[in-house]
Amino acid sequence: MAIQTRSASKRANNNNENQAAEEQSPADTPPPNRAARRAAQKKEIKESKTAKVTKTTRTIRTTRSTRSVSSASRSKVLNPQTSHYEFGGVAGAIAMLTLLPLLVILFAYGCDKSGGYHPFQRFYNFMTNFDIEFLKHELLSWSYGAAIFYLGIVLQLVVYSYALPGEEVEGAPLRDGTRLKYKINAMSALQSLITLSFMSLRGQGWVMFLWVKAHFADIALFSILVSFLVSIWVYLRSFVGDKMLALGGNTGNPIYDFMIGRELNPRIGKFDIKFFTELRPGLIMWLCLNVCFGVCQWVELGRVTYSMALVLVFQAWYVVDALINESSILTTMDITTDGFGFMLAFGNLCWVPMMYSLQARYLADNPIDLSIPHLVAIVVLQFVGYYIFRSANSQKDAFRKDPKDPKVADLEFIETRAGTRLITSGWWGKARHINYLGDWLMSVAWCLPCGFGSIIPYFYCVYFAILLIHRERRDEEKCHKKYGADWERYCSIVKYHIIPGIY
Ligand SMILES: NC(=O)C1=CN([C@@H]2O[C@H](COP(=O)(O)OP(=O)(O)OC[C@H]3O[C@@H](n4cnc5c(N)ncnc54)[C@H](OP(=O)(O)O)[C@@H]3O)[C@@H](O)[C@H]2O)C=CC1
Ligand SMILES: CC(C)=CCC[C@@H](C)[C@H]1CC=C2C3=C(CC[C@@]21C)[C@@]1(C)CC[C@H](O)C(C)(C)[C@@H]1CC3
Repeated sequence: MAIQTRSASKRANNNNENQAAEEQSPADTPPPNRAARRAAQKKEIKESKTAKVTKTTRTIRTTRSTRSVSSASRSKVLNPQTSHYEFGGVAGAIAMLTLLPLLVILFAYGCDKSGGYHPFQRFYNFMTNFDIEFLKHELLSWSYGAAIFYLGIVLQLVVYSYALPGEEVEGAPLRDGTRLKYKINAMSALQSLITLSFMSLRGQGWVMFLWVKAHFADIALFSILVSFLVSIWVYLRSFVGDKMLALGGNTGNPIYDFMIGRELNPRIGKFDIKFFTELRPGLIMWLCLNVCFGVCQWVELGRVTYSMALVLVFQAWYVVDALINESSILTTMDITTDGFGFMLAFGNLCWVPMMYSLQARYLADNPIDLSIPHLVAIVVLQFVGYYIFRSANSQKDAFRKDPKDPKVADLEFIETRAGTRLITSGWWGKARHINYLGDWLMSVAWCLPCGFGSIIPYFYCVYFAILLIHRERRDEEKCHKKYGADWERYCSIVKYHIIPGIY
C-alpha cells in the first residue's frame, strides 16, 4: 500500500536496515584466497567512494556503506518508483511543455486591437511568410519593464508571505505520518500589495496601467521564462537530500518527472514554494492585469461598460474568495498528492494570469454593451455557479474538520476502512464533483459578457471543461486506489460524476 504511517515506515526502514546489515555481513568473512580478498576490497572501496566514504579501514568502510544502503532503502520505501503515467505519459509531457507556452504566446502576441483576436490565423500567416528579421525585431524590442512589473509583484508577495503575521495551520497528514505547518496570510498580502501600489502610483495618472496593457505580450513571455526557471530549479533540488517525492512523480524519466513534479513539498525553511505559488502570484497577478485592462477601457472609452464591470467584479470576487479561503487549498489534490513541477509552476506563474485575464483584455480592445436581459441572465448564472461552488466546498471542509458541526451534523456518510468518511447526502450526494459544476458555470458567466463577436474569449470555459473532466478522472482514480471497495459502494450511492442526472 502506498500510504504508510510513520511507525509503519520506521518498521519498514528498520527491516531494511537489518536486511542491509545482513547483506553486509558476508563482507566481514575473509574471502578464501589473497587475490579474491584484494578483489573484494577493491569493490568495497568503489562502493564506499560512491557513498562519499573516504576512509579506507575495513571496519569504517563496512559501517558507512551499511548506512548508505539504509538511506537508499528508506527513500525507496517512502518514495516508491512510479509506474503509472498520467497526461499521456512522456509524449503528453513533451506536448504540454511545448504547446502550452506556445498557446500563451499565440494568445499574447496574436490578439490585439490592431490585428484583431485571430491568434491561429495570425500564427498561420506568420509561419507561411516566415520572416526571421521580424522575429528578431519582436524579441529585441522586448521591454525590461515587463520583468520589473512581473518580479515586482511576485517578489513583493514572497516578502509579505515571510514578513506578515498569519495563523499557522496544519496540512493533511503526509505518508510518513507527519504534518507540515502553513502560514495563512494571503489576504493581508493582497491588502499590502494594494496599499503599496496605491502609494507608489499616486499622482502618476494612468500611465502605468496603459503601459501594462501595451506590454502584455512582453510580460507573458517573461512569465514563461520564469516558469521554466522555477521548474528547473525545483526539479534539480528534488535530488538533493532525503526529499519526500510525489507518488506520481518518481518514474525516473526526467521529462515526465520534470513536467508532473517530482518533490511533493519543496520548501526553503518554512516557506512552502508550492503552497505559495498555488494561490498568490497567479491569482493576484490576474487581478492586477484585469485592473489595468479595466483602466484602459476607462481611459480610451471614457467609461467602463457593464460587460467589463461584470467580468472585473466576478473575477475579483473569485480571487478574493480563494484568498479568504486560503486554508482550504490544503486539501486539494495539488497540495496533498501532486508534486511541484512544470505543470503547477507554469499553471500558476503564467497560465492563470495570462490566460484567465483574456476576457478583460478582449473587452478593453472590443468594448461591448449588453442588453439588460443578457446582463441579468449572466448575473444569475454567476450567483448560481458561486453558490454551488462555495457551499459544496465549504460543506466538505466543515465536515472534514468537525463532522459534529451543527451545519453538517445532519449529513449522511459512509465510514471507510481508510479512516475518513465520505458524505453521501447534501451537495456531495448529488454528484461526486458537484463543486466542479459550480466552478464551470461561473466560467461561462465570465465569457458571456464578451458577446458573440468572437469565439476567442470562450477559450476559457472550453479549456476549463476539459481540465475539470480530466481532473475528475484523476481524482476518481486516486479515490479508487485509496478507498477500494468503499469507493465502489460510494459510487453506487452517488451515481453522477459532475452534473446530476446527466454525467
Ligand atoms: N479555477 C481553476 O482553474 C481551478 C479550480 N479548481 C477548483 O478547486 C476546487 C478543489 O478541487 P479538487 O481539489 O480537484 O477537488 P475536490 O475539492 O473536489 O476534492 C476532492 C477530494 O475530496 C475528497 N472527497 C471526495 N468525495 C468526497 C465525499 N463525498 N465526502 C468527503 N470527501 C470527499 C477526496 O479526498 P480524500 O482523500 O480526503 O477523501 C477527494 O480526493 C474545486 O472547487 C475546483 O472547482 C480546480 C482546478 C482548477
Ligand atoms: C494548463 C495547465 C498548465 C494547467 C495547470 C492547472 C492549473 C492552472 C490549475 C490546477 C489547480 C488549480 C487551482 C486553482 C487555479 C488553477 C490551478 C492552479 C485555484 C487556486 C483557483 C481558485 C480556487 O478558488 C481554488 C483555490 C479552489 C483553486 C485551486 C486549484
